[in-house]
Amino acid sequence: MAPAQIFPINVGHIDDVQELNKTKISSIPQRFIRDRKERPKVSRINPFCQKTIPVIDLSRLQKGNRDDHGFQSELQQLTDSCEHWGFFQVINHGVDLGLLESIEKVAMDFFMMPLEEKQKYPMNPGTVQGYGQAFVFSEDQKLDWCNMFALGVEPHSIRNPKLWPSKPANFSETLEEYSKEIRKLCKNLLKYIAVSLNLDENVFEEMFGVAVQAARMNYYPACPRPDLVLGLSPHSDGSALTVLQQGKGSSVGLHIFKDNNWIPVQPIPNALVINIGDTIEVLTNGKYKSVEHRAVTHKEKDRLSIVTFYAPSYDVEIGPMAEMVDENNPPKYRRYNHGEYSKNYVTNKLQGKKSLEFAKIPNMQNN
Ligand SMILES: O=C(O)CCC(=O)C(=O)O
Ligand SMILES: [Fe+2]
Repeated sequence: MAPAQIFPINVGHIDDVQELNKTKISSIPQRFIRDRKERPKVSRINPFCQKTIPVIDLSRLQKGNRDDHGFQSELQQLTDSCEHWGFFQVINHGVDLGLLESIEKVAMDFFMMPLEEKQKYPMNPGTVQGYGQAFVFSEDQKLDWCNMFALGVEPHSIRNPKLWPSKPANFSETLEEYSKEIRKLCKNLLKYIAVSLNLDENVFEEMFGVAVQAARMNYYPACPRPDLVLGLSPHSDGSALTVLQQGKGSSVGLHIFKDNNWIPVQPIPNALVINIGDTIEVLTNGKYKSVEHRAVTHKEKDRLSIVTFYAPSYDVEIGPMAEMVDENNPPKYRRYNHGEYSKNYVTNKLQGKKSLEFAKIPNMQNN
């Protein structure tokens, strides 16, 4: 996410979803009701559907010799996940489980504070940091059934210190420690992703400079009509990689769009969900694609997700890597500065994979 920006825009009144729920509304306010084609046909998703995103055991990539069968088969699984799914769950990821619990606790404690307390950290219209609804730019835009709290984490210069809350206790320390661990995980994953592409393992680390990292906590209260609303509008992430932690005992909320279907992601306890962002799609010239995803709500259960976006430094120039381009694979994306990409991303509403149009070379086959 790029630094906060304020434009003179009118987003109208945005209801706080938790507060709406407290009033035991009998009908969903119009602004949350999606057009028919956008509604999540919850009942049409077969819960016994066998398709589910792949699982990667990171310890199998880290242990032993790279020629070992264990390493090679896990690497193949990683390659398939990136090429065909754009999403996977990672287990044995090395992030301390106590820390996963702590971040979940402080995030939940934050959302459970009184509204006046949370409003001390407002997300101003057109900006993406603070508490509120991001990506709302007009009065007639549909709203998500979600409250968000988003913060720039790394490098320190992208932090807005006014938005780092003094309450709940330990929030800032925990986010700081968590972000360091997630940073290590992203570096590690990018190393193996590079290996899976037959590239030097340090290629991304060296290219990204001081990587930008932002955290977004999404709280989806239960919704009396999950069939009419979306928790989060369909989008791809602008990052290189995204790491998503789902609250313990979370109901299914995340859906990914694959083969023209919305596929639910079944939470695995203590696993982290990883997805390829637009930046890796561009760098790999479309070999590893970012995948459209959304969140849906549940009639009785609330849900929390803690999301970390990991991206190159804003001053880095991005474009398809030379190794990913040849006469049979001409560049599908132009070169641009990542800061410009990020600015474009955060100043537009979430709309499927539209964000990538910024980078696409017109008339190239992108699929
Ligand atoms: O809450 C989720 O499962 C999805 C969150 C997400 O996609 C995002 O914050 O970018
Ligand atoms: Fe996302």
